[in-house]
This record gives sequence, structure tokens and C-alpha cells, in this order.
Amino acid sequence: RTTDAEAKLANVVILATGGTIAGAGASAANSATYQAAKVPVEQLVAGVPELKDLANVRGEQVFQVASESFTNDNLLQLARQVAKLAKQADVDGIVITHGTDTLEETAYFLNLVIHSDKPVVLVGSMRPGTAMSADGMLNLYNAVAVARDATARGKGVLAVMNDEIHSGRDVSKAVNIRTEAFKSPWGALGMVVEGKSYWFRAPLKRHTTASEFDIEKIDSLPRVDIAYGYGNLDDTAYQAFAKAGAKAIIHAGTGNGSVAAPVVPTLKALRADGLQIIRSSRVNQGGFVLRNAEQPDDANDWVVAHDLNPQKARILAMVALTGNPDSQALQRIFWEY
Ligand SMILES: NC(=O)C[C@H](N)C(=O)O
Repeated sequence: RTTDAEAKLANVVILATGGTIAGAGASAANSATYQAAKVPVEQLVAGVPELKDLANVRGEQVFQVASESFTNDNLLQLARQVAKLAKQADVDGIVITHGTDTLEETAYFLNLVIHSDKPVVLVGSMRPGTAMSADGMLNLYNAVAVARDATARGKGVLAVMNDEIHSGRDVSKAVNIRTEAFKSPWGALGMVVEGKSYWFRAPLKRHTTASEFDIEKIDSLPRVDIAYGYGNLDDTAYQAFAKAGAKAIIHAGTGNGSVAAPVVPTLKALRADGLQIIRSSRVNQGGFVLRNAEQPDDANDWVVAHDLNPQKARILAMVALTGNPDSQALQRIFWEY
């Protein structure tokens, strides 16, 4: 039987996937040396008894992995579970505990394929729960606070870390070791303090209910790889990715997504073979790649990733390619999402 107090609270489901927020170290001094993905979701929830003042919380263990080992199958399985829960009348919000290394990829993927305006909030930690000044407890508390909050609806998939609320599209891990690890090139959307959300902006790019992509129509994701630009570059990685069956290659280019001269003929030839070539930038904050700047994209029939970093460009390319777009349609998608 539900008590009156429970009936007034929102219902939040915590989907646990692993990461450092579920990590454990040998001693309290081990803030950086530990094993990720060890602690089960029941223990994570029990570790923050204050959650029950925010919402009726229940946990589900989806996987137990360190996020550097996340696969496309993990993305699909997680998205299907989120879509299923979001349809349930007795679920008001969803929190996903996740490793921080690829949190930005999963957040963007869900932002593109989940057709719900209910809050979906990713959260992780930089220190394992066994460490001094562990950040996971407060991050989890804040994530549940945002997920249960009706003002978080319709803002796309979110990431809550270090008291900040970020758009799942924009956010990326920009710093390691330190708890202030996540940044968005266009700024955070807001803050969450003592269980209350404070909003300052909202995303304008297409997401969730306004997206043309839907997890219920995606069976599998095509192979898309990222090749990194640097001095003395040759085409070895590009050729190898093409041989492995890549349908698109993200060029994590220097500066404006520039391409080293010895690689240009290879990328033209791979495009002629049907691969999509997408120019992104390796600069670590604020990449901004424009068509026909640095390279004649119209003539080469290439696409630019605009402000998306290479790992986010890979996510969007995989999702977009499920619809078999030509290069113009793919470029339109890169402008809109
Ligand atoms: N802080 C973390 O969560 C890092 C860890 N390697 C992970 O992504 O699972």
C-alpha cells in the first residue's frame, strides 16, 4: 500500500550501467586507482537514504561496465529500456548512472532517439564511493532531484555532474581526475542545489520528441570510426577503417577540421566508394567546422560536423545512417541536431 507521503512524490527509476559511481578502491586514499563497475544499484541507492525524500526511487541494474567498454549493443539495449519506462504512467523520470568516459556519447544518443519529454538524466562520478570526498552521492542525489522535477521536462536528455545541469547534446568530459570534469561549449543549462533546479537556458537543437529518429525503428547501428589528425599523418587508419566496413569516417581534424595533404586523395577515393566523410575538429573545447573552409566540401562531397566533437559526430552519423541519407541530407542532419 502506498502511504500519503509516497503518493505525493514523483516516481524515479535509476538504471545502473556501471562506471566509477559504482567503483570501489582499496583504501579511502585511492581517489584515482580503483575498479569501476563493482557496486550494485541496490547498494548505490541505499547509500543515499535522502533519495526517499525526493522521490519514490527504484533501481534496475542494466549492465555493470566501465564506460570505456560501452558498445553499440549497450546503447541500443539501454535506449530500449529507457523508451519502455518512459511510456509507463507510473514513471515520472529516469536517472542513468554511467561511467564518465563515454557518458557524453550515451547522453547524445538518447537525446536523438528517445521520444518522450520526461526527464532522462545521466550521472556519474569522478571518485569511487570508497574514496574521501567521493562525489557520487551528491551527484546521484542531484540527478534524482532533476529527474523528479517537472521543470526538467522537454529539455532533452540531461547530464548532472558537480551541481550543474548540462544538455546531453553539448556536454563532454573535458577534464579528468578533478570533479569539475564536464563542460558544455555553450554553457550549462542550470544548477541543482539542495534538491532544487535553477534553469538559465534551454537547448534549441532538435531532440527527443522533435527528433526524426526513434529507437523503436532502429535495429542496429552501422560501423562509424574516428581517425585522428596530427603531424606527419598518412592514410593508414582511414584505409583500415574502410577495410573493416566503416560506412562513415569522422576525421578528427586539426584546427578547423583541416586534412593533411597526403590524406586528401584517400578521403576523396573513399567517398567515391560510398563512405561518408565527416570533418570534425580535435580541438578540445569549442570546435566549429564550417563547409568549404579549409577543404572544398561541395566539390569533395564531404560533410562537416559543425560544433560536434568527433565522438558526438560518430553518434549522430550512426543514427543518421540508419535512414540511408545522401550527403546533403546527412549535412542537413548535422546542422539540425
Ligand atoms: N569516472 C569514470 O566513471 C571513469 C570510468 N573509466 C568510466 O567511464 O567508467
